[in-house]
Amino acid sequence: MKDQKLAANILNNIKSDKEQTLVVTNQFSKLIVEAPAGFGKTYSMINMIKYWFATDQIKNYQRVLCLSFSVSAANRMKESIENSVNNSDSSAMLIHYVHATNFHGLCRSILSKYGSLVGLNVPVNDYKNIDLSKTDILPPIEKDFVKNFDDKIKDATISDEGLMKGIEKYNSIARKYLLPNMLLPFNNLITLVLELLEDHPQIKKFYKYYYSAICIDEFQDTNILGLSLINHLSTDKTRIIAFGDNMQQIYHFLGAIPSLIDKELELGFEYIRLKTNYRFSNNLDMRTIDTNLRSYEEDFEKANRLPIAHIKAIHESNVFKEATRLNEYINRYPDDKIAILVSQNSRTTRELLNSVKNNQPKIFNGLFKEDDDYVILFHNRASEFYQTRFSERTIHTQDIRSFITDFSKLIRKNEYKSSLLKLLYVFLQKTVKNFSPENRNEVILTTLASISLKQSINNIDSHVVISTIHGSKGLEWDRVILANFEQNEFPNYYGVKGIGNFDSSNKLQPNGVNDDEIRKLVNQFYVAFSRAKKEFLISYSDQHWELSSLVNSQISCIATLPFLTFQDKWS
Ligand SMILES: Nc1ncnc2c1ncn2[C@@H]1O[C@H](COP(=O)(O)OP(=O)(O)OP(=O)(O)O)[C@@H](O)[C@H]1O
Repeated sequence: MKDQKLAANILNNIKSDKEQTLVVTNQFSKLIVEAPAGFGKTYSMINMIKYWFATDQIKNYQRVLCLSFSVSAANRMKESIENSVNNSDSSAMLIHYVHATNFHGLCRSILSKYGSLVGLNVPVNDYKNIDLSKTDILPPIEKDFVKNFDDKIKDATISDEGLMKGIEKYNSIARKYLLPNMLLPFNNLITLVLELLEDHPQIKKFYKYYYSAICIDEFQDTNILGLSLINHLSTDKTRIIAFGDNMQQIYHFLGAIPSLIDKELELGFEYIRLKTNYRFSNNLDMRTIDTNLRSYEEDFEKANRLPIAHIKAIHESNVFKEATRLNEYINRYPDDKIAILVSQNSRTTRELLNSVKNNQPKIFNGLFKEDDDYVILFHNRASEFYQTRFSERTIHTQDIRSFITDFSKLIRKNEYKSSLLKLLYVFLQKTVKNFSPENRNEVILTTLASISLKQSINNIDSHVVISTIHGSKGLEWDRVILANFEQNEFPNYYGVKGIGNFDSSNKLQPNGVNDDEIRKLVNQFYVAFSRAKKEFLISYSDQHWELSSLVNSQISCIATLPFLTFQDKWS
């Protein structure tokens, strides 16, 4: 399978980047690659895997597992792999030999083969996810146990030993009360697989040798369950190559392990840091904002010594005028892809965006979260309806339009209905185009069961996309506007409380106790800012809603950082 021409081409394309070359040609068994946004982490990962194939480093009975925490990062890996493949050389092997998915997707595929060994009596995709905190399906003692266990995963405060001990009881509760009711919470997907691997050494051994390498993207977002899964699937010889950036860690509330990269380095991982910024290669202002934010996050004391970076702002007296200005901006760039990002779906967000939407009929509203009740219901109903139509035959391009039209009549109205239908439409089109008839049903049913339609957001052909900052992770647009840049919106009420005392000018004052909260806010700002390829700007107004009252507001405390200026002066 050796393909010297492909190997030479890969090296030639990156020859001016010493660090990317080191990553692609590395021979380490355990490696962390760290770099800021846009330095080519995903790009290097794909080149590295291609290079492995070109130089015969993967045996033909083995596979490479590419993992990430979020669905959007997994999807980005998949698309990058698909786009980088050339049918005329051995890179075509990639599609068959690389399994790119998120942690939950991997567990679904393992449980689809071995689920019966841990208590699943029907196919894994037939079970529905559930938020246990919203139901009384568990008796009080079991409910407390499960909540406590979930909280420890969220806080990343459970030891390896505690985890494996707790899993036994956690799974037995699921088997007694949830599985018989066709319910399977997301954490149980992973805990059942961990139990399966512990109790069936042969299966564990198979996976450990099947995956000769595990590459992890967005490694900083990994939680304790994900890390335990990686450890269960690997041996000393398995190559583990993790790509990440501490500064883009924004999933604390789902258990991202604090300072994970540093912790793994202490365990003996090798380390390469990428040094060239490709996203902002021709944009000095953006590069300065990037380096300033990183220097500040590293050491708050540096704040006053950093060069000043300018950020454009839209500042109006109320949200309706702010919306008018946003529309003027959007209309000025008809050929660019633009994202409006917000930190939360608050009343202010809704008022602002409704006003923007009135003038932008083709806007895509991607503000929903995967755990919204309506979003879960939409996925479940789509799966049921799909199975009534296509259990006996395969879906083809000409079926998609009528499927969407008929399904649309079945599902009740909601602010996200049209966005979800658009996502379903582009997802079905993409799947029919990319997958052979015999694989389509599995791809479609797995995506619907894992509430993952959002992964197709990049395929939506909309001029403007609205998303939360969390939903924007790993994506790129030409222009990004961080809207609702007011105190109590960004940061929100809880963020403001966590950061603690502010003086009358809202100045950020790190005091040791609030350092982590400040870092969380700066990380969110960094993620929003670094999604922009050409320009990043913020917008805010002098009023916002607190509950149902319209109150005066101030600009976000981020604006008090001495190395950033926010100016509403336009040429
Ligand atoms: N050596 C290179 N030559 C040309 N273009 C590159 C190179 N490395 C990266 N790029 C381009 O730079 C952009 C950013 O790369 P990539 O998405 O891999 O960065 P990243 O570090 O993963 O970013 P993020 O942290 O935001 O996910 C992409 O459009 C990619 O194609």
